[in-house]
Amino acid sequence: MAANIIDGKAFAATVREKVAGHVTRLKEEHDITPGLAVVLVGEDPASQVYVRSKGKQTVEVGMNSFEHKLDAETSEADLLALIDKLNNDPTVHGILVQLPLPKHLDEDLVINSIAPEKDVDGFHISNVGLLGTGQKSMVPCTPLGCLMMLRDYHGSLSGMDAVVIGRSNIVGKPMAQLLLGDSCTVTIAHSRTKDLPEVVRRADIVVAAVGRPEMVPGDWIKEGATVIDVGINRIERDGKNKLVGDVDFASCAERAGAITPVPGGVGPMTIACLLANTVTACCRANNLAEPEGLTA
Ligand SMILES: Nc1nc(=O)c2c([nH]1)NC[C@@H]1CN(c3ccc(C(=O)N[C@@H](CCC(=O)O)C(=O)O)cc3)C=[N+]21
Repeated sequence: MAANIIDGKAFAATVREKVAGHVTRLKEEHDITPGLAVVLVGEDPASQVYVRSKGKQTVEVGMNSFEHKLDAETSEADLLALIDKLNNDPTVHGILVQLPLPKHLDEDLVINSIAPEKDVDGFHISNVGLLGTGQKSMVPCTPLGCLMMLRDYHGSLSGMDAVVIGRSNIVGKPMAQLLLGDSCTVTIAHSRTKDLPEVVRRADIVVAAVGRPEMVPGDWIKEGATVIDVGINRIERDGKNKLVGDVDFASCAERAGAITPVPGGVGPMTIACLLANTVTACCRANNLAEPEGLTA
């Protein structure tokens, strides 16, 4: 079987179009422009690329983009003071602090100092707890993007066997919560899982989020399963820089029913969902109806 390719890049463009429609409506009917603040500490080149692309797309959908670049030695107190300012700025509806932070900064403390209703990454403990109990929350962008693609492809996910490989707070755990919320039977596998190949072979849905280049080979994939590849790994092959996922695309595509590519799969959806979350946060902040189809 040759798998259907789930085109995340094209899907992300449709999400951005919806976001742009809501932004226009908010401006015309309520004189409100949603605003997203992105905070980058230090000069990690990969992070700079993402921040630039987030800022560009934010402006393209008609929202305000506020970029705060702090140098790598910024003190925790200065960073917390900036977050406090953004928390209290009514023109800022979403705040994203780019991770990872330099080692001298306490990531948990910093994230938990963001006002939960502005936490468009969905990493604040309040949002984690709300998601885990099925209450309205801000949902982490990467898992939300994966869920949107899965729902679009399958319609209902009810009763499907889903295996999430990876137990990170930013992808694996919230992804499992969302799949459980859609009535999948969910397994979270990780580096200590016994007989990972057999566990993965049971899955109708495989979400790979481990950060190890091409670690899932095609013979782990059940015939016809849907494979969502969250990995974005830069490797060198044949003297060239290449972007590959956590699954071996060629062999997995031979067995899967559908698969997301890297690049052009989950990555663009992550940024589109960040914009979607910002519009959602803006509507909630102003007691307006939530945008449909942009939330979990
Ligand atoms: N607080 C926080 N929230 C994040 O969401 C966050 C973060 N920190 N730190 C860094 C990671 C990384 N990340 C990406 C988003 C999109 C692409 C993306 O669109 N990738 C393109 C390829 C881009 C390329 O060529 O490098 C694709 O997959 O097609 C990649 C990576 C969000 N992150």
